[in-house]
Amino acid sequence: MMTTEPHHAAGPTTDAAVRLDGVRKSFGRVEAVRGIDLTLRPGEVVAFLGPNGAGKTTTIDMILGLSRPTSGTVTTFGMTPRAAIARGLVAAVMQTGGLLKDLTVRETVAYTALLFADTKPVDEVLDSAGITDIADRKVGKCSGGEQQRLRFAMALLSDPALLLLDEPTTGMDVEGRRSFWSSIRADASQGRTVLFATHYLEEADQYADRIVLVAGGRVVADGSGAEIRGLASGRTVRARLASPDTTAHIEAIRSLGGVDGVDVRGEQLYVHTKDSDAVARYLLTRTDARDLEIESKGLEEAFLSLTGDPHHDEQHLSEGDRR
Ligand SMILES: Nc1ncnc2c1ncn2[C@@H]1O[C@H](COP(=O)(O)OP(=O)(O)OP(=O)(O)O)[C@@H](O)[C@H]1O
Repeated sequence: MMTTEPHHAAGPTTDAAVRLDGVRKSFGRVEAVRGIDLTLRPGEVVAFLGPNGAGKTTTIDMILGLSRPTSGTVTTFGMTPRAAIARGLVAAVMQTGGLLKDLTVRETVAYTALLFADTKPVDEVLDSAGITDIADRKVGKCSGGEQQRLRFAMALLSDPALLLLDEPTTGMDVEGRRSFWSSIRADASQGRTVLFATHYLEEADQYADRIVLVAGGRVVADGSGAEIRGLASGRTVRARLASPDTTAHIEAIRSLGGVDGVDVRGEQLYVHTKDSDAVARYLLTRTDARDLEIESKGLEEAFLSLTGDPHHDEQHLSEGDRR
């Protein structure tokens, strides 16, 4: 006799838009997902941020019911992913596929609308996706970013309660991204839950309420952008130090509690520390240090230290990340 599924019980689990319990997924010997527990509340916009191969797409596929976990359970709105999809509660914008080149943008959306019993008006979703002005263009003539917006328009047809996006803004320019996200945020304020996979730190920080950082098939951090940044503990204290006895001071600074490292470049001194107050106090009271600055580590450092990803290179960072 099987036990009753807990999600039918009253209580907070009933409210989850998405719930993953101990989810694992292996492909042969490859363990793509190694035990993810995650609950998304309705109306949350959550970034699934991680390096290549972290398990983001594999997890999204399971939430969409396209594949099943090797072990663990996935539910959406308390039901199986397939049941939720069948009710039109869930839609997705994936990176590839699904578009016919010879149809126009409007025809593509109109034909997709025929698949659903009840849809939003075609013109309304074209407008929400910002593609009204290219509605009569052939899909084959649309840029990558425009095709992404078209996929977005198609996903909006069923007015889904949960929207899954796999790197949704790939190929979009800065303005395209901005209008895309303002549309997403407006819908989230009406209660739609959004989970998007991304490599873009800045995008996650700017547009998500919550960042779930994944690496090696596991969640390595979960919180707001500010909370994730805070996890890369420590600050850098920078100052100009030209005193004759620099070496003695550096030794003294090294021995202060919380100091992780000291770099000297010409007259510039960089102290990496968990206790910037102690370093600042020492420098200002015991040395003739000038131009003192204290910097917190950024999201990028947090990303690198938490994911331990030596291959996270520039090509995955948007312009704004290279501050
Ligand atoms: N069908 C499959 N067969 C074998 N291995 C797979 C399969 N799908 C995914 N993998 C492997 O599982 C791991 C996780 O892949 P996944 O696509 O989920 O990562 P991701 O975080 O989405 O990466 P990216 O950012 O590059 O899209 C990778 O090592 C990948 O090679």
